[in-house]
Amino acid sequence: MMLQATDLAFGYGRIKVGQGVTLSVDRGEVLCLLGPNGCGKTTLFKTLLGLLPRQGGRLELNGKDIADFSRSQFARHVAYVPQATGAYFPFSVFDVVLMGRASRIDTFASPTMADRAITQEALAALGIGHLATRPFTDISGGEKQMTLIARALAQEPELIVMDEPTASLDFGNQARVLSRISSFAASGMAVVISTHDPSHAFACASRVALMQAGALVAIGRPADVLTPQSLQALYGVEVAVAYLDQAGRHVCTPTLNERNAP
Ligand SMILES: Nc1ncnc2c1ncn2[C@@H]1O[C@H](COP(=O)(O)OP(=O)(O)OP(=O)(O)O)[C@@H](O)[C@H]1O
Repeated sequence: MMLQATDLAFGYGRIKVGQGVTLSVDRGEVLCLLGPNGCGKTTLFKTLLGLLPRQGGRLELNGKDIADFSRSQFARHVAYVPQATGAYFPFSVFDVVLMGRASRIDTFASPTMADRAITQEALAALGIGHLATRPFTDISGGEKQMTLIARALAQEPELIVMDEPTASLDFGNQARVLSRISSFAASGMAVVISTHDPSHAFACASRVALMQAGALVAIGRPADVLTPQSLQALYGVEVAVAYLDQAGRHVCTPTLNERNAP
C-alpha cells in the first residue's frame, strides 16, 4: 500500500475530532471521502499529510512511518490541494504553479528549463495557460482552485490529496477536474479526495469512505457503499440513487420530499 493509516486518532491539541480510522490507498486508485460538514474530513487530511500531529495509531507511506520523512522528502511523494481560501501573496499564477517544483530544486538553485516546461504542461493540463501572468490574488475562486491543482500536478507526486477539489468550480470545470482526477489515477498516481457530492464519487472513485462524527462508518466500492439508505443515514435527507444510461454511471440526488423539510 502506498498510504496506510491504521486506527488513526486525530484532532487539535487536546481536542479529539476522530478516532479508529483505518484506510489505505494504492497507486492507480481514487479514494473518495464523504461526510457532513464538520465531521472531520479536513482534519483527517491534514493528519494524513503530517501537517497535524496524530493523536494515536499508525500512519505509513510506502511502508515507512510518515514521521520519519523530512518535509521536502515527503513533498517529493505527496501533494496537497487545500481548499482555495486564506491569504496569498501576489505571485503570478505561473510562479504559484512553479512552487510545486520546490521540493525538487536544490536549496539556492534556480528552477531549470525542465521545471518551467513541467509548470507550463501543468497549466495546460488544467486549461489555465491563459492565466499564467495574472496575479494569483486577482483571479476568481474557481481559477485559484485550478491553479492549486496545477501546482500539485507540477510536483509530480505519487499521491495527491485534494480537499473538496470541485467546491468552487462551475459545472464545466467540475467535470474537467473529475476527468483529470481519473486520468491522474490512470497514470499510476494514488488520489484521495473529499467531496460533498456523492455523484462525484461514482464519477471518479475506485473506493469511497463515509465519515460520521470522526469515524468511518463504511468503506468500499461506490456501488456497494452509496445506497439511498447509507446516504440518508449520513446526511439526514432522503436520497435517490439511479443509474443514468446516457452517462454510463450512477447519480445521486436528494428527493426533496416534504418529510425532508427541516
Ligand atoms: N483549528 C481548530 N481547532 C479546534 N477545532 C477545530 C479546528 N479546525 C476545525 N475544528 C473542528 O474540528 C471539527 C472537524 O472539522 P473539519 O474541518 O475537519 O471538518 P470537515 O468534515 O472538513 O468539514 P466541512 O465539510 O465543513 O469542510 C469541527 O468540529 C471543527 O469545528
